[in-house]
Parts: sequence; C-alpha cells; structure tokens
Amino acid sequence: MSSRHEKEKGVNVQVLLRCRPFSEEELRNNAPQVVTCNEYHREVSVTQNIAGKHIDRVFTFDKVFGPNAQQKDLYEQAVIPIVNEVLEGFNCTIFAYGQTGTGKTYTMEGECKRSKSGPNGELPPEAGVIPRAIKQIFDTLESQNAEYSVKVTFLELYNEEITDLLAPEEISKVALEDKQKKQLPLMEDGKGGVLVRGLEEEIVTSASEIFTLLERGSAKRRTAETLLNKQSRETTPEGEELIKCGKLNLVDLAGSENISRSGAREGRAREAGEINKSLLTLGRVINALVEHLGHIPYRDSKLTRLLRDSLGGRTKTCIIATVSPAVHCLEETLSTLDYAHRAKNIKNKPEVNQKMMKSTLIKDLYGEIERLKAEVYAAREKNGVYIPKERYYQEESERKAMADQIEQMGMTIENHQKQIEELQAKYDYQVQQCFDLGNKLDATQKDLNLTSKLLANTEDNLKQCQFSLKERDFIISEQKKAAREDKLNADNRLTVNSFQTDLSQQLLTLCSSLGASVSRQNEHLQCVENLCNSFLQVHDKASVELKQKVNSSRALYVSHFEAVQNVVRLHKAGSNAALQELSALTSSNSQSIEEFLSAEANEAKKVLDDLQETLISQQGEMAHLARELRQEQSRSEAEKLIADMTSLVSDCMRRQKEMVDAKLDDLSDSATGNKLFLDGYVSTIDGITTDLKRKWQDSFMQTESNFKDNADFSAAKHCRMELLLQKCVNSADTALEQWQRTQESLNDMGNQHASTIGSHVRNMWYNNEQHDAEIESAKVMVEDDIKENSEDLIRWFDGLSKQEKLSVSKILATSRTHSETLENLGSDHSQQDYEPTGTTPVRCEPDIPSKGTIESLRAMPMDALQEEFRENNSYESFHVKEPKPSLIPRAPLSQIN
Ligand SMILES: Nc1ncnc2c1ncn2[C@@H]1O[C@H](COP(=O)(O)OP(=O)(O)OP(=O)(O)O)[C@@H](O)[C@H]1O
Repeated sequence: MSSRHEKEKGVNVQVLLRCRPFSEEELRNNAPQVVTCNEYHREVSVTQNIAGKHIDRVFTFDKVFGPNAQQKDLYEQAVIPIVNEVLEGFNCTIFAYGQTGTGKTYTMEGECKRSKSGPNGELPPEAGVIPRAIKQIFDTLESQNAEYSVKVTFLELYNEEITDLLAPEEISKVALEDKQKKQLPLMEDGKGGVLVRGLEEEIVTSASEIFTLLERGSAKRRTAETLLNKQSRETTPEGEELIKCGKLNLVDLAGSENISRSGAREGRAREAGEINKSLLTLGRVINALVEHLGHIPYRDSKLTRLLRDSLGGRTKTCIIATVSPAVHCLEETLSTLDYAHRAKNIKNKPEVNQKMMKSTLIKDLYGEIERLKAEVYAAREKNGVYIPKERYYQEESERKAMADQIEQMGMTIENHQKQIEELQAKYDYQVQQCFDLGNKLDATQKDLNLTSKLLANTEDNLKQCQFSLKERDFIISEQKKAAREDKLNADNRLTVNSFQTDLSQQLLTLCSSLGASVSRQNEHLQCVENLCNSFLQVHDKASVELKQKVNSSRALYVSHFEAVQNVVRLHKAGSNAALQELSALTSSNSQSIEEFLSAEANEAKKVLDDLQETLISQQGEMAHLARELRQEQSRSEAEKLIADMTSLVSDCMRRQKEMVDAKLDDLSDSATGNKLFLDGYVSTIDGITTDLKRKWQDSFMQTESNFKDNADFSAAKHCRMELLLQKCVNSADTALEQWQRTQESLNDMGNQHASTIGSHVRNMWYNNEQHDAEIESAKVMVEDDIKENSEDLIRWFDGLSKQEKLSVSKILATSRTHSETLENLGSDHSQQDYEPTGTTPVRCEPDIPSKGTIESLRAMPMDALQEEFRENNSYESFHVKEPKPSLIPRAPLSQIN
C-alpha cells in the first residue's frame, strides 16, 4: 500500500547533516564556533555577528549528526535502512557533499579505509559508510543462506574524464598512456539510466574481496569524485524462482568550495574548474528539480549524467552534507546548508527492480553468451571488423536516429529561442503598458483627490446657505410676532421717564462742575499767559547775550589766530636766522679746520724737517765722535755728547707733543666730531714717538753698556747707531706722509659735513616756507568758516526767536478764545431757566404715536434675532439634506438652476 503511494507521489531525497569536531589547528587557533546542532530536533543553527551584521539561521534536515556523533551512530541511524532497501531490490545512492576538509571521505570511507574486517569480522570504530555497507550486505546475504552474486564497479570522475579504478593493471597502463584517446564513454541504457561502456565489473564473493579491490582502486585515485557501485543479485532460498536485484551507489564528491576562493592556480585551476562544472551542474540540476522546471540539465556534466537516476529518477537517494563548526568556514557552511536544504525537496520515484524468474534470467544469460560468442567469432574471422553485422546496422541506425533527434532538437531549440524572443518583446510591451497605465492611474488619482476636495467645499457652502436660509426664516417669523407690543410699550415708557429724571439730575451736576472747571481753566490760562510773557523776556535777553558772546568769541578767535600767526612768523625768522648762522658756522668751521690742518701740516713738516736736519747733524756728529773715539778721546766727552743728543731728541719730542696737544684742544672745541679721529691720530703719533723713544733709549743703553764694556766694539756700535738713525728718519718720513693723508681725509670729511649741513638747512628753510603758506591759507579758510558759521547761528537764532514769538502769540490768542468760549459757555448755562415770553403758542398734546409706540412697532434688532437663532440652532449640529447627486457633471460652486 505504502510502496504504491510512494510510487505515485514520489519520495523526497533524504538529507543528513554532519558537523565535524574542531580540528587540532582550529583548537590551537581558538576558532569561534558558529554551528550548533540539535540532533533531537534535527536542527542546525548558524549564529554569528560580523561587523554589526547578525547572522542567525536555522535549518532542519532529516537527520542531524553533531561533532560527537560516531561513525557507528551515523551508519546505524541513517545507512542501515538504505542497505536493507538495496537488498530488497531497490537502487540506492548515498553521496557526501561539503567543503574540503569537512569529513566527506571520513564519513564515506573512514580513517581505516585499508583495514579489512578483523578476525571476528569486526570493523574498527573509525570505519565509514562504505566498509560498513559492504559488511552488512555480505552478513545479510550469508545469514539468509541464499544464493547471491555481488558485482562491484569502482570509477573516478576527474576533469570530466571517467577512469576505471578496477581495470586490470596492463589495460589501465595502456589507458593511462592513451588516456586522451580512450576515455570511457557514457551511454543511455534505454531505460532512462546511464551506463559506462567498458567499465570493469568484478564479481565478488566476500567482503574482504571488495576491500582488496577498493584498496587497489584507491591507489589509482587522483582526487575528486569516486563512485562505488555494488550490485547484488540475490536469489531467495532453494525452490523459489524469483531473483531480486539491487544497486548501491556510494559517491564521495569533491570539495564544494567556490573555485575563486579555493586559491587554485593553472593546472589545479583547470581541474578545479572542471570539478566546479560538475558541482555547478549538480546544483543546477537540483534547482531545476526543486523548481519543477521542464528542462533538467543532466547532460551538462558527466557527474549529473551518472547520477541522473538518483536525482529525480527511480533510485532512492541520501545526501550526507558535511560542514565545519568553525567561523572561518562560515560562508561555505551557509552555502552547503542552503544547497542541502534545497535538495530536500527533490522527489524520486523509487521502484523495485523487476524481479526475474530464474529460468528467464538463464535464458537471458544464454542469449548474452551467444551474442558475445558471435562478437568473438566476427572478430576472429574478419580482420578489422569487431562487431557482427546486425549489431553494426543496429548501431548505425541508432546513430542516425540520434543525429535526426539532435537535428530535431536543434530546430526545437531555435523555435524555443524565437518563442523566447517573441515573449520577451511581449513582456517588454506589457511592462511599457503597465508603466503608462501606472502614470494614468496616478493622474486620475490626483484628479480624484482634487474633485473630492471641491465636493467637500461645495457641500460646506451648501450647508452654510441652508443654515442662513433657516436663520432668515426664523427672523421673519419672529418679526411677525406682535404679541409682545403692549408689554414693550409699558417697558419703554418706564425707561423714558426714568431717563428724563436721570438726565435733569445729571445736567445740574454738569452745570456746577462746568462752572468750577471754567474758573479753574481761566486761572490756568492766566498762568500760561504769564509764563509765556516771562519766557519771551528771558528768551530775548538770552538771545541778545548769545549774539554778543558769539561776536566776542569770533573776535577772540581771530585775535588768537593772529597771535599764533605772529608766533609762527617769529619762529620762522628765528629758525631762518639760526639756520643761516649754522650754515655760516659750518662753512667757517670747515675753513678753519682746513686752515688749521694746513698750518699744522706745515708746522709738522717743519718739525720733521728740523728733526731730520738734527738727525743728519747728529749723524755727522756721530761720525765725528766715532772718529774722535777712534782717536780715543775721553770717555767723558762722549758721555756728554750722548746726553746732549738725548736731551735734543727728547726736547724735540716734547715740543712736538705740546704743539699737537695745544692744537688738539682747539680742534676739540671747534669740532667735536673730528675729536675721535684726531685722538686716534695723536695716539698713533704718540705711539710712534714713544716707540721711537723706547727704541732710542734701548739703543742708547745698549751703546753705553757696549761702550763701557769694550771700546773696540764702538765702531760697530756706531754703525748700528747710524742704522737706527736712518730708521728714525724713515719713520719720520712715514709719519709725515701719514699726517698729509690724514689732513686730506679731514678736509674731505669737513667738506662733506658742510655740504650735508647746507642741504639740511636749505630743506628746513623750504619746509618753513611751506608751513607758513599752509598756515596762511588755513587762517583764511578758518576765518571764512567762522564768519559763515556765526552768521548762520545768528540767523538761526533770529528765525527761532521769531517762531517762538509767533507760537507764544498763538498760544495767547488760543487761550484768549478759549477763555471767551468758556465765558460764553458759562453765560449759556446760566440762561437755563425758562422764562415765558408769551409769544410761544401753548403746548398741546398731538395725537401722534408715542416714541414707545413707535419703538414697539419696530421689530427686534436683527443682531439680537440672529443671536437668539444661533443659540438655539448650532451650525455644527445642522445637517444638510443630502441633495441628490446630479448625474450631469458641473463645475464646482456653479449655481443649481
Ligand atoms: N566526524 C569527524 N570526526 C573526527 N574527525 C573528523 C571528522 N570529520 C572529519 N574529520 C577529520 O578531518 C580531516 C579532513 O577530513 P576529510 O579528508 O574526510 O575531508 P574531506 O571533506 O573529504 O576533504 P576533501 O574534499 O579534501 O576530500 C581528516 O583528518 C579527518 O580525520
């Protein structure tokens, strides 16, 4: 019953989720956990907070295995039922899907893939789905004591190439060499399934045989998807004729991560690209199946062609999705979970493989043997032809049919393409129409809003009109009411009488207060007049005083200004005289300096000439002395001569110094500016003189000592003295030259100084002239201004006083008229008592309606009536009778009729 139901409705692909524990490296790095598994509720939640972005997603699967789940647990809870179904004759597929390193191989093969079952047939705890399934199959078959045969195929799909991992060694070598040429092709089996043509099928009789085969095949594996296929055919115990046939596909897929994120390069990138192609196609197939699209792209990759029957076909499928709990795999984990969650919705329609009669199977097998024999025979007989004719024709016709089919499909695709284009155009047109309609709708909406506003306004107006109509009706009805006439008459009379008595009383009071007020006002007016007169007097006096003060201040100002001008003139004359004096003094100074310097130069020259002469004579005397000495004259004479010479030299120096000092005093008095220079010069002369003196003394001392010591050396000393004298002469010459140079520079300086002072004096004189002219012009301007201003001031005062007089006279006139008016008013009020003249006719009461009667005839005032109406009928509570909506469109506020 249930299997029929399954067959009709389909069975969902079973999806299990397994989350591996943290790896050692992740533990070392303290990687945060983002995946938590709730095995009981079969839920997996992913929680993470990255840069303010909160991820919190929960996925539900058919079974969930957390990091603590053991291989045995997963197998017992999820795989045992599947293997049982295989033994029942179903085709089943188990494949592992997930990111690299999340435990696909661990789940499918386990850590001990090479270990066979132990001596007691026990598997190690780390063994995965494949060894456990193999063991279960053989255990079951053996326990049932039934006849069975188990066939195994083992292939690897790598770079879209299928490799037979069970092919014999020599063939596989050739295959490896000619790998490109001899790939295993995929073929349709005609029943919707796909066959790998030429794939080696090994018949096995025990689990250990399979393990050996798997070990052999695994050695040839490169990577990527491997597909293990076990077919078991089982006959039920002796005597029964039916044969059950089930197939179990065990697939270990490649890592699901995105190629761009895998970091693969070149060859690896191509490999990853191909793997990606298989996985992308797998994803597209899953999507197409979930969304029930018409076209399922199985043919786009070999993986999906191989798994065609497992995805949306007649095979029962279980997907084991594997994830890592660590945060760094978060993106891939979410992608895997999405993928697996979507795959849950794929529906397969599993069918038990047709149970065959044993005899039929034998017949089929005989037929197969015959076919194979014919093939062998044909191969032996005819060189180059490897298949019998019938088979060749059959295949040829199949090929043609397929070519036709391809052509047809191409045409269909073209048609579909055209249809798609047409539909696209229609879709675009519809979108445009939608857009236009949307615009129109918006415009209409706006119009509607406007119209509704106008309608509301009109309704309001209508309500107002109806309200005022009703109000008028009320007023009219009120005015018609005459019943109140009598009462109103009496009331009015009473009011008039009381008003008359009140009026006469108040008139009396008014008269008395008026009299008092008139007398008070007269007093006030008198005061005002007095004040005005006194003000005028004071004002006249003040204006006369002010005029006098203005005139006197003008005169004072003019006299002061003249005094200032005189001072300026005096100052100018003084400064001019001082400047002239300064310039004369400067020129005389420079002249006297020049004269003095030239005189000094002459004198110095004379002194130096004297000195030179003296020195020359001294030289002569020295020569004479030497001669005399040579003639051994007395020592005392020589001493005397030396003393004379010394005194002569010192005399000369003293005289020269005295003269220089005297002239220096003069110079410092006349020009202090030159003092420094002359001081320097004097000090130089001093230095030279003292140097000379010192040198002279030194040489004299030396000569004397030498003379004392040894007379023989006197000649040599004499020569030395001569040399020294020559030096002295030279120094005197140098001093003379220096003196002349100094004189020249002094002259230049004096001239420069005199010219600078002269130009300075001229400038000052010119500035004085200019200041004088400016002061003169300023004086004229100021005088004019003062005159003008004072005249303006006086005029303004005159005008002001005239105006004031006028105002005062006006005030007086006004006060006079006022007092007259008051007097008239007083006299008018004093004539209040009526005295009959006899000329006035006698008063008679005419029969005319009294004021009260007329008042009573008058209706109540409109305002009072309106107020009364509005008190009784509020506008808010007033309801307009709904006018029947007119079907003729009207402009808002236009009048009806
Ligand atoms: N459930 C688990 N318990 C303990 N260790 C596990 C589990 N799952 C995986 N591992 C360990 O994680 C490592 C990677 O696992 P495995 O090689 O099976 O990943 P994979 O998804 O097959 O990777 P690939 O796509 O590269 O083949 C292995 O060392 C394995 O022992």
